[in-house]
Amino acid sequence: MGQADIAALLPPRFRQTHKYSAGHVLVIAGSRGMTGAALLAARAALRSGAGLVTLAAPQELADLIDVQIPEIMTLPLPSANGALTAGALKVLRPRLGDYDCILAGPGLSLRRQTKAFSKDLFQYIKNYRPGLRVVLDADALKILADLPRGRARMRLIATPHAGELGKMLRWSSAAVRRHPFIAAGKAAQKYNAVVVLKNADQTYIARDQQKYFLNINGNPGMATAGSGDVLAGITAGLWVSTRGMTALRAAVCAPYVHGLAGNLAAQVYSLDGLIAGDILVQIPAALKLLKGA
Ligand SMILES: NC(=O)C1=CN([C@@H]2O[C@H](COP(=O)(O)OP(=O)(O)OC[C@H]3O[C@@H](n4cnc5c(N)ncnc54)[C@H](OP(=O)(O)O)[C@@H]3O)[C@@H](O)[C@H]2O)[C@@H](O)CC1
Ligand SMILES: Nc1ncnc2c1ncn2[C@@H]1O[C@H](COP(=O)(O)OP(=O)(O)O)[C@@H](O)[C@H]1O
Repeated sequence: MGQADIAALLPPRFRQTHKYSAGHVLVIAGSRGMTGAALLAARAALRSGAGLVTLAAPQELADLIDVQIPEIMTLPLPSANGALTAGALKVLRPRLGDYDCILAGPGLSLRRQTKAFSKDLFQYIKNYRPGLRVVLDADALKILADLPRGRARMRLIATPHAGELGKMLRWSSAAVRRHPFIAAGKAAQKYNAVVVLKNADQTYIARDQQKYFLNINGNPGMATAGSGDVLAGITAGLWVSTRGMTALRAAVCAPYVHGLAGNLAAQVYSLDGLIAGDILVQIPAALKLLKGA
């Protein structure tokens, strides 16, 4: 899809928007050594239009995160060794109704206790919050892949790279790279999700095995740590903040906005010097180009 097609899917911000109507994203991400991934995803959601963003982080790291970005609220959750533990769900459960979208996974870690927490969370959302929008990326996808088939179906956008999608399908990452459309479609069917497969310079979007979209916007400077975390944040931010935004629309628009922001960033920082935070700061300019305001 071209720029005009994407622009048509992104209506202007409604005049009477208030921060709650623009949507509240809860980012569940980060562990010791990978707080950067959480911050990139949270900031990207905010820069993409979300009205409020709360970052649920391991309690041992929450104070550190709290001082980084004044606009982002933090929700400290039970943790050990810098990663979330199973007790985190008890704290989170009564608050889940406050959020319009959960973005989970970047830098989350694959510790045993964090996996137990995540599996319980997915199951809880499936049973008690089926309408909640969920974006899963990185470690959260590997944890989802461990669940018995179909056990935790949610209103889901999944944003895997080929390695992660391989785990979701029990395929090798090489097989995913060889057959990206088929892999994205099969995963969409298996997890009842919209799948955004990041395959370097091409991103494949599938809701089922019939209908696919391809994004080629972007540049090789974006092959840099954390740029996928930024994409996950854009996906959540667009999904909650834009009126009439379906999961499929958000999943089609987000990689385009991400690529456009990456192209603007490359003009300033070059293909070699580009870092994920540069993509992040160009999100507003990319949205302005698309929406005209
Ligand atoms: N600043 C921070 O805090 C950051 C924290 N981060 C956090 O790090 C955690 C680990 O995430 P990760 O993606 O870095 O590693 P991992 O999940 O082991 O997968 C890598 C393996 O998958 C494969 N592979 C196949 N295709 C691929 C492709 N297109 N792109 C990439 N990989 C591809 C390939 O294996 P191969 O196919 O060669 O066998 C490769 O060896 C996660 O929590 C993440 O959020 C990062 O976001 C960075 C910034
Ligand atoms: N050569 C490239 N051209 C365009 N985009 C790229 C290229 N390489 C990587 N990207 C983009 O960068 C992001 C990388 O995501 P991911 O592998 O999850 O990184 P990370 O885990 O470090 O955040 C994806 O959105 C991908 O499309």
